[in-house]
Amino acid sequence: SKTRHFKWEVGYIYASPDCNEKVLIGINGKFPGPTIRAKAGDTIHVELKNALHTEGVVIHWHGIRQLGTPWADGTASISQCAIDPEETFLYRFRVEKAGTYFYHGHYGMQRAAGLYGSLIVDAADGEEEPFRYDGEFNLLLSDWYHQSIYDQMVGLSSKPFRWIGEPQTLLINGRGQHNCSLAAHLIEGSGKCESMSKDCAPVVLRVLPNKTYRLRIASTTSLASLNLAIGNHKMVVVEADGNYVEPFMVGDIDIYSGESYSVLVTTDQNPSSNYWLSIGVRGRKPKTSPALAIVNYRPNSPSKLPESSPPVVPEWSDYNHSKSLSYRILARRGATKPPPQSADRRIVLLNTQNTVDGYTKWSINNISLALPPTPYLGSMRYRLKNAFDGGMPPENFPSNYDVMRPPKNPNSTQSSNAYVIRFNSTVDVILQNANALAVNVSEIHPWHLHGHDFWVLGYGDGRFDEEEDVARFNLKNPPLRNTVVIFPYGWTAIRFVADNPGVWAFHCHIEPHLHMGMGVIFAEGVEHVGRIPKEALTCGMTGKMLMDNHLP
Ligand SMILES: O=C1O[C@H]([C@@H](O)CO)C(O)=C1O
Repeated sequence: SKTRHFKWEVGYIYASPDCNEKVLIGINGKFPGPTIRAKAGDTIHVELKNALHTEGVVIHWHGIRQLGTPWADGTASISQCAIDPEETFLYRFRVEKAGTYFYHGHYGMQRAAGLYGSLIVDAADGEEEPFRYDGEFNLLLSDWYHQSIYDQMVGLSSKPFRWIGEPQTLLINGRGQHNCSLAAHLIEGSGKCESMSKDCAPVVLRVLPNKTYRLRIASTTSLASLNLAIGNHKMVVVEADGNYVEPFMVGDIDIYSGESYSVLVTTDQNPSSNYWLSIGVRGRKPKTSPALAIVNYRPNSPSKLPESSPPVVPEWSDYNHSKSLSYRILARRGATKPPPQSADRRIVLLNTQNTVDGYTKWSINNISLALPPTPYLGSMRYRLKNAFDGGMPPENFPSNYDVMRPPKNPNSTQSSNAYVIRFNSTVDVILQNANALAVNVSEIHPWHLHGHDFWVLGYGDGRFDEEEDVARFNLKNPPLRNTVVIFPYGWTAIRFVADNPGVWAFHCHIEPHLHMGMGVIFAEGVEHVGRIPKEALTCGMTGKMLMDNHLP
């Protein structure tokens, strides 16, 4: 295995991801950031210079477990201090498992400003993937807002609340078309898309007939849940979040923010035609047009218009369609199974929309997460007093809470308290969805766990039943993932083993929801954490201790 070195500068740049010029956060002058490609077992070194003029930055390596390097997880206030402007921070970590990953900003809402890119890990030398393909394409999916993230953040923390609304454009590899029809562009030359530069030109997948291609798909959307389909072609799902799944065939696939998949596509259709690949919005009433890419059968011209129209996106509210996909995702034969005995601890997390002093928030068991000025990893490792709110957050919610109705008392509180988990214990977490503030509204939330993969033991509708539902957990072939969705008014059960010393965020991957407090903190085995680089601790109480030479 190798060490792979990267030197990055994060800075504001002009770009036109959807044919409208904006200022966004790029890396080395590019949006999206450079793709990292490595082999399982490699060590990645990213020397990250913050060239933003007046704000800090961190980068999270989504899906990488950071075994033994919790200070490299890239979460501001959790694993490290935000890197100051003009400062450089060295991210050093191992990628142990082949798969499709990505990285992104994890400070404020910087991810939504375009701070993201792909991280692809190939099988180690001498190892083989359990499926074959002739070529591959990487599709990093995102959504795009014309309003700046500062405008968005101010709105979300204003009274009255100003919601960010639906995105203007969906992007594939950082490109989309706003207010200009791609089909018209292809037929009439530049006609309807006068400003279409190469920044926003559609992605073209150039394929040969009768081959099998691996599409790596990851979603780093701020808000949108997506559905991807290719006209006339089926897809075989083989990987989810860096874990192999038992292969199954689909006509379209839902992908939530924070998830990644690999699908195999065989180019077995009429080779004289090109085909549309389309992504559209699911789970929220869409106001955003689908984004299109072209599957170009060579030697056709890539500008030859596909004969059949783009695939139709399933109705946004057809949750049964989404559920049937989620329920089919199961571990590949031979995958690591969860510990079969019942968990050492079960934490039930009720997700509600709330108000704190009239500000709209999201809460977990009536606590809305407010991050502290000193990163937990440092304050816990060095046992600093009063660095964050004391006491354990609740393990459950009142038995008389009606998850089908808006909260009777919407008031909640903000806190920075954390769940401390016994090292090496097995934990079940039940994510319980509920009605939001408005009647008859319950939304999709994709939850992402840092520092771990977890087994998805089951899903259900309505309120989780501690007896019946536990008895039905899938302990035989549950898939390992790092992100899982909770459906409206439903619950999702996961299990993980707390064997990775560190402090880990577990949160809704919808950027505005996390910003509104929708997350919790898990700390495990912090006493086993090795020396934390001082550069990660330069703020808050650990910063003061560094100045006084009081840190080891
Ligand atoms: O957090 C959210 O706020 C809005 C809405 O509930 C209030 O405007 C919305 O759709 C969210 O997902």
